[in-house]
Amino acid sequence: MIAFDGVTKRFGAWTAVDEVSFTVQAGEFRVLIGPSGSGKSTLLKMVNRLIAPDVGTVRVEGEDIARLKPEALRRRMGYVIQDVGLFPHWTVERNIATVPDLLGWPKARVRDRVTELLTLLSLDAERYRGAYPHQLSGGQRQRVGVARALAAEPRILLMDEPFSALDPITRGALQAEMAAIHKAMGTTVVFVTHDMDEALALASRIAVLDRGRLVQTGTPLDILTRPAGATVRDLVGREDWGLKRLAVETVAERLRAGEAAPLGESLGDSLGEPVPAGASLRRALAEMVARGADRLPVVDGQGRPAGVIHLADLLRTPDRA
Ligand SMILES: Nc1ncnc2c1ncn2[C@@H]1O[C@H](COP(=O)(O)OP(=O)(O)OP(=O)(O)O)[C@@H](O)[C@H]1O
Repeated sequence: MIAFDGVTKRFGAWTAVDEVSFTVQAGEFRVLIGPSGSGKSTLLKMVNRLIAPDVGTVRVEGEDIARLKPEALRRRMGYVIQDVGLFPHWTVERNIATVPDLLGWPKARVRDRVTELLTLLSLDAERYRGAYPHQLSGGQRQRVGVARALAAEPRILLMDEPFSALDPITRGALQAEMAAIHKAMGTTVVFVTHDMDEALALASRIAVLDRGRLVQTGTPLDILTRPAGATVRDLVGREDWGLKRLAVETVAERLRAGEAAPLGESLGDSLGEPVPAGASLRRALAEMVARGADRLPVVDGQGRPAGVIHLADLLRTPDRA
């Protein structure tokens, strides 16, 4: 758990963070979003003491971090930034092993952990463990940055616009990997972005900052349907609000569970490939448009038939403030 309590930071006459209070619960994927210069990075850097607040306290797992040694605190949390900051003359393996080595892990354990993390992040361990950062693509370097941050199994992961410099496809892949890692490990994540689609895709809760102030905190659905003011409305955008709305709900929530998909004559059923119940409604809509179909069969996490989703189920008037 990370608790910000009345936190303020000034740079000269400019108040970068202004009396911010909120709590990130253990296991949450918390996204900090806001316009450029709104104080997101400053707030994040207060968690690992790269910046100290002028006023207020930050508590990590109940402890006031001002009383902890910065090095010890930082070893307890992973930190990923946009431009990764890998050591250029160290191999991928040595980069990932930075914190485990500092903590004195035995060599075999470090080696196993490197293999595990490279595999988790879709990099061939044998091919890449001995490579140097300049031999990797931008997306691969970012994957190594995430692996390094996760190496010592931190309970907290701080990420500052980690995927902003990547092309949309690599970025989407890394977002999906991050979501899976978060689900599997239950790590508390604090993730800075200025991209609302990224925030909606990843966050369990979002905190919106504007000129140093916390203007709203809530689930992605809260932010979309009950924006606290003009800044939040602008960040959400008006044009594709409907698509964003579909992106934050899953097929499972609107599924006609009792309905059986009609069987086709030969292979499978006549409605085509099923979509997983965990897919977003936005993905279901995209599938319907691509297939020219007004309904899709749905399967559960084990691949068993779960029902059918109809186009009409997507059109049920959503709430909007
Ligand atoms: N070391 C510093 N010295 C002076 N001003 C600073 C310093 N760091 C940040 N600021 C100012 O504080 C404000 C908040 O900066 P911060 O980097 O936290 O914003 P941000 O929301 O992360 O922005 P961006 O999305 O552009 O990265 C900005 O106006 C910035 O210019």
